[in-house]
Amino acid sequence: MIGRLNHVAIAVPDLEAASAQYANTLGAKVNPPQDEPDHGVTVVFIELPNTKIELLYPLGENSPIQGFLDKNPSGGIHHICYEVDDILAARDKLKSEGARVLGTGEPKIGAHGKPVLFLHPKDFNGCLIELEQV
Ligand SMILES: C[C@@H](C(=O)O)C(=O)SCCNC(=O)CCNC(=O)[C@H](O)C(C)(C)COP(=O)(O)OP(=O)(O)OC[C@H]1O[C@@H](n2cnc3c(N)ncnc32)[C@H](O)[C@@H]1OP(=O)(O)O
Ligand SMILES: [Co+2]
Repeated sequence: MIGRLNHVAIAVPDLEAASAQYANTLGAKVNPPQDEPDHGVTVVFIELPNTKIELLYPLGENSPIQGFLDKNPSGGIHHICYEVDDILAARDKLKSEGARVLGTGEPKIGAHGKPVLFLHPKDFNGCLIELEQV
């Protein structure tokens, strides 16, 4: 059901410093910051030859990443995003197998303009999973 790895997301305490580090120290192609108010985050995408890295920083008062950053003040890997062909079929299969779909259970439009859903980390070995329909 899952296909390619779309991105690995890293929550960071300083978006500008992390972006500069990826651009200058690691020599990666770093895009400008994008505010995603529907998701409570500002994101910076880093393009690698085989996947993307998504730097995440809280946006607004109820950011879903604030608790994670409070627990991990120097940052950390926050989620991985797998591509799926049919997000509603994937959601229904996962729910029928007991996985918890976060939020309302309805896909939101993600940073790439495509539908996304999140699965509870406690149901997947401590790893928060994002599904993106491509
Ligand atoms: C723009 C878009 C895109 O790419 O298109 C994005 O990625 S938006 C990316 C941001 N959006 C999201 O993350 C949306 C989905 N996320 C959420 O709904 C939330 O972040 C939750 C995953 C439910 C966690 O919420 P919150 O931190 O408030 O809950 P909590 O403190 O009660 O956490 C419950 C337990 O899960 C753990 N926990 C929390 N976040 C975790 C994470 N990212 N990875 C692994 N474990 C995690 C906590 O340590 C705790 O474990 P213990 O009980 O053992 O201490
Ligand atoms: Co993401």
